[in-house]
Amino acid sequence: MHKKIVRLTVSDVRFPTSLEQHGSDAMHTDPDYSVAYVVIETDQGMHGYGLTFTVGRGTEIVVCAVEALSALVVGKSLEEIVSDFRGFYRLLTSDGQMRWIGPEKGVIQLATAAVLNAVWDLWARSEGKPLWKLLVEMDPRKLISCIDFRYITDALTEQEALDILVKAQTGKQQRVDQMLKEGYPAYTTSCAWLGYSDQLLKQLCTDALNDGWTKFKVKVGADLEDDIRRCSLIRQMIGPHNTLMIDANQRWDVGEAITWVTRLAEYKPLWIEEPTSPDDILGHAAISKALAPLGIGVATGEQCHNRVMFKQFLQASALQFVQIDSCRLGSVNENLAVLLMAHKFKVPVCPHAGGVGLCELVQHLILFDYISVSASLDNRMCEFVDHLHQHFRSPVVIQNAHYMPPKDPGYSCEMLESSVQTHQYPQGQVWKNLQ
Ligand SMILES: C[C@H](O)[C@@H](O)[C@@H](O)[C@H](O)C(=O)O
Ligand SMILES: [Mg+2]
Repeated sequence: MHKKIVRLTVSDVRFPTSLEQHGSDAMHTDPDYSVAYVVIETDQGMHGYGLTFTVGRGTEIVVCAVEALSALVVGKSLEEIVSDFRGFYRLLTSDGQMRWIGPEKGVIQLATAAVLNAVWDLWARSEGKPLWKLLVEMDPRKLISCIDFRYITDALTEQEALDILVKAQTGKQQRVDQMLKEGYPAYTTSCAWLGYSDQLLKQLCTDALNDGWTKFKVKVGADLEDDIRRCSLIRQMIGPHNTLMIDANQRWDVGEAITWVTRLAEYKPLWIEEPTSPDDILGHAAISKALAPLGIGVATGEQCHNRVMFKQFLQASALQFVQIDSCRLGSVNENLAVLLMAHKFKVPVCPHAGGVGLCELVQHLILFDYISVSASLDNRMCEFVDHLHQHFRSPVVIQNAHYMPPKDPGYSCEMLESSVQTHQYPQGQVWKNLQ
């Protein structure tokens, strides 16, 4: 029976995280973790839930963009969409008029992600599977048919992508069993947001070590003396064998990035994340080259706006860790393309999840990457932040610093109705109380 999508609603939902400096970094000093939250409904009363992440002001613009896209979704049946998902992706991203306000970047791509995340959620629910399982059990040809290869065939052809997926069928069940038992390795960013005091940082780091965390990311980039003090503190606390990463959130120019990170090299960071403008591919390549002798890689991706950018980063050896984002790229469809390209270029994928709902979403993609694409855990880990999970119907499950595979059908981003109500901006009770 066909499931026709008859309604799409979108809400501006914001959490006042800036009050306690959760999520703060060198460029986003007062983030209010927010989402444009999408619910689609079928004529049979089934729902699909999707979101895209923002940091407060401007969420209303993403909401507008989702509304502009909704006419392309409402009236279609799920079966119609997934029988030609590539075509549907293109319909959204290459609409003859709306593509002018992208194409495939910025607000319109964030909106595309929110809408398509809801469609993938609906698809997984209608199959009664968590999204990662839907992907893992899908025929490789069908998976390929969801990807738009336009602009990337010079780096990865459809045939190459198919070969990667077919090859990874070997040992797949073993990897599924391993993930169900052990989970996927994670690192935490929640101990060291830039606005946290040293005292809080110490407390959170102690707690995290007690909970079994071994990999820690620290925000840097605003003040070198502060960075030296904070990195030295964390390195002392976690010891020489645990892993440290640093994240500058695009604060520096290229030369400045190299000198600054060189000063922090003694704390042995595995990577410097977003050292400079997210669009500066050659700049990232120069930084990668300069830092390689120090054993420090470059990581980026949370603001890498589409597969074409990732293609060039990979072609230019401009990054050593690919940080896919479930809401920045055009949903699962575009993330599949990037996972496959990263595999071809032999660059590990370590997803970005610092936001609300991102952990819930991206865990599905990284499980798929391990089980069906990379078959490797070398130099790989998924970000975790310990904020706002209580607002989700199927929140992430972390055990011993690993993401345990979600069991509920869907893409895990359905929010509690009461949370949506109270956090709607500006009319929700939480915001009224803050006025
Ligand atoms: C504003 C946000 O919290 C960012 O700081 C966050 O996404 C961060 O870059 C991360 O890597 O988690
Ligand atoms: Mg980051």
